[in-house]
Amino acid sequence: MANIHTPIPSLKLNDGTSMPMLGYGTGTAWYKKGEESRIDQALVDGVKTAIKLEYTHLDGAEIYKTEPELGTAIKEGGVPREKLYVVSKVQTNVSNIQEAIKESLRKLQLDQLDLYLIHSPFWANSDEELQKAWADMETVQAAGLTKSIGVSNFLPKHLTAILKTAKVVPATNQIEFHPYLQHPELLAFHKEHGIATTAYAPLTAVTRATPGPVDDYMASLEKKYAVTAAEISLRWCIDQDVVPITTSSKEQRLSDYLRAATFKLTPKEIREINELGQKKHYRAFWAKYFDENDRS
Ligand SMILES: NC(=O)c1ccc[n+]([C@@H]2O[C@H](COP(=O)([O-])OP(=O)(O)OC[C@H]3O[C@@H](n4cnc5c(N)ncnc54)[C@H](O)[C@@H]3O)[C@@H](O)[C@H]2O)c1
Ligand SMILES: OCCc1c[nH]c2ccccc12
Repeated sequence: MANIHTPIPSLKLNDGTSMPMLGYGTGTAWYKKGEESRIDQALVDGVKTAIKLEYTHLDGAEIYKTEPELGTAIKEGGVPREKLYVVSKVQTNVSNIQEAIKESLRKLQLDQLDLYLIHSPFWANSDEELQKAWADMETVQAAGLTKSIGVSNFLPKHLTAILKTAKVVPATNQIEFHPYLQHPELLAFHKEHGIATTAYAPLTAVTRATPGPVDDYMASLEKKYAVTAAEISLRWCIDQDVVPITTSSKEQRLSDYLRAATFKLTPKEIREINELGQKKHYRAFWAKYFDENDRS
């Protein structure tokens, strides 16, 4: 039976496609440390639970080694392929993107991705290397292997480099984003160029980075809206046109997160979270590529 809940909104991207504004991730809690061919049934079940709850935006990556599980869950999930929004990313085989995407599609048992991302810019030694990788992304998009193309973990300097030679502007940049890492300059750059922002690790301020300056205010909003701080964190993204990608192995949490679609924060509440959040800096991922005080 269908779930009765407020539908998750979508964000229109610069290529005319739409991205569901709440994603289910298979990185962090799920990525595989061992052999990729050893199927993690808990993850297959986790993705199937998410699909059952009407999550459609599913986030994978070559380096997570979770594409086989995603593929199986999509096949067994009972929802037609065209209703799902499937994302993968390239990193290890970035020097051969044509082969890398075919390999991802094979593991996912799909003909086409909705979105393919360059997972990070940190492997590149020059602007030319980034520009070549972006040209290869444009080639696989033109070949119909993915509907949209984008990047992840790019800073303004990396985006500036690829935009110099790009025929296609990245549809999105998937970045770490939460009250303790707001990178306003990067978001302004996205806005100026029509690049959507996707947020990974959106719950960081209320999970891995506690205690902190947003805690008391989050608690007051939990009471006001009768939701958890996780849902406030997700809604804080959505209300700023940012698409959060979260995850959980717990069905109750996945179900609770959907309440983020049922209320709206006021502009004043968003401003208050932003101001309190700026009092602390916290970066959970790729930290070795940044100075400790670098907030970009
Ligand atoms: N592009 C990248 O470089 C990159 C990096 C990191 C993550 N990602 C993607 O984003 C997805 C989500 O990332 P994330 O897992 O960091 O997101 P997140 O900040 O939403 O954290 C989700 C985690 O928080 C836990 N959680 C939820 N409520 C909690 C509570 N009340 N107390 C304690 N823990 C709680 C969940 O169980 C889950 O493990 C990943 O699975 C991956 O797909 C991408
Ligand atoms: O995208 C998730 C963060 C991440 C960075 N490097 C990794 C290697 C394996 C799994 C996840 C990651």
